[in-house]
Amino acid sequence: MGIPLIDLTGALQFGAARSAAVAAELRRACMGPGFFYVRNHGVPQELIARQFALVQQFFDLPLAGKEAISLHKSPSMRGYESLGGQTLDAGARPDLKESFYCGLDYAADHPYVQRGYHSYGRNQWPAELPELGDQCRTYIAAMQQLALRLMQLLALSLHLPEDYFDHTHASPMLTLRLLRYPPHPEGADALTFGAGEHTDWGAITLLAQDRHGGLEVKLPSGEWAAATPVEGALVVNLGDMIPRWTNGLYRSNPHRVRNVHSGGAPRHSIPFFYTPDYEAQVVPVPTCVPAGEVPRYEPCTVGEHLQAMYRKTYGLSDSKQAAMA
Ligand SMILES: O=C(O)CCC(=O)C(=O)O
Ligand SMILES: [Fe+2]
Repeated sequence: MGIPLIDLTGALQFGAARSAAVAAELRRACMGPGFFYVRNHGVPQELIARQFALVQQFFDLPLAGKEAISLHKSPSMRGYESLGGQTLDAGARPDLKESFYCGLDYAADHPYVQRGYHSYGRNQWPAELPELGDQCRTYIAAMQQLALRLMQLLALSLHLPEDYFDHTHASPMLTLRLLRYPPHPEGADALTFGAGEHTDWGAITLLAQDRHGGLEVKLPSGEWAAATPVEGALVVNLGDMIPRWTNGLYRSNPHRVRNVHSGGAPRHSIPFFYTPDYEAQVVPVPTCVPAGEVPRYEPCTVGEHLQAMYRKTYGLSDSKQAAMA
């Protein structure tokens, strides 16, 4: 099985006619690779194209302009991370990518900011590219809508009410990441990656990638499959919260990036990480725990799960700078 392509036509609205059929396709994809493409997903192509144009302009800014809004100046994981700033696979070399993080703006008096929850706070925007803020806000709103709809279809696919997860969206942690990968160095060793092997930690990732490709997905068989770009489609993958919710039925599969197909050009990609409300409970859903069996995972909150991941992969407390995979 490769990476399936799911057409969301007729399934984008609550209660829509094709939802059950799409949910059945989702179930197969989530029990298999945990990765799939979606098309006719409702996010306008022009919005995605405009986002890519600004991503390019952002990374083309002089380094000093980007460093002025460094991630390290942000208490809430927002801003620029330079080349080699993250090592997603601890057994490999630092990742060959530059990135920029932004998300929902949470005001200083929001309870989650006051409680110091990781990544809740305000964005930093580059002075040289004033239109980036508005564009990212519009893009995030469109991706948020799609992520919420996919959570509803996921609920259906688990034979749960369509609105089962809706209450976990109250103050979500939405992270948009802009990425530029330089060309893979010639003669690089086997420990060199644009992004080392990792799983994502949230619930759902919606990835827009340029035409070059380079994303590789580890299939349940252990083989690596190229997530070749599909015109008009987004790549969707499940984060580690979903196996917790589904008692291990649905996968969050490892993936990595090597920019080896671009003919020497940089590669750009835009992952949107949907993570529910920090205080929401992640409890294995009833339809995934056979009667009389003990769930594989202890109930936890979204925040507790994230803190455990930060500790496991960085040896850091969640209040320190740690990158969101
Ligand atoms: O750039 C890509 O295609 C994937 C990036 C990724 O996996 C991540 O940022 O978590
Ligand atoms: Fe990822």
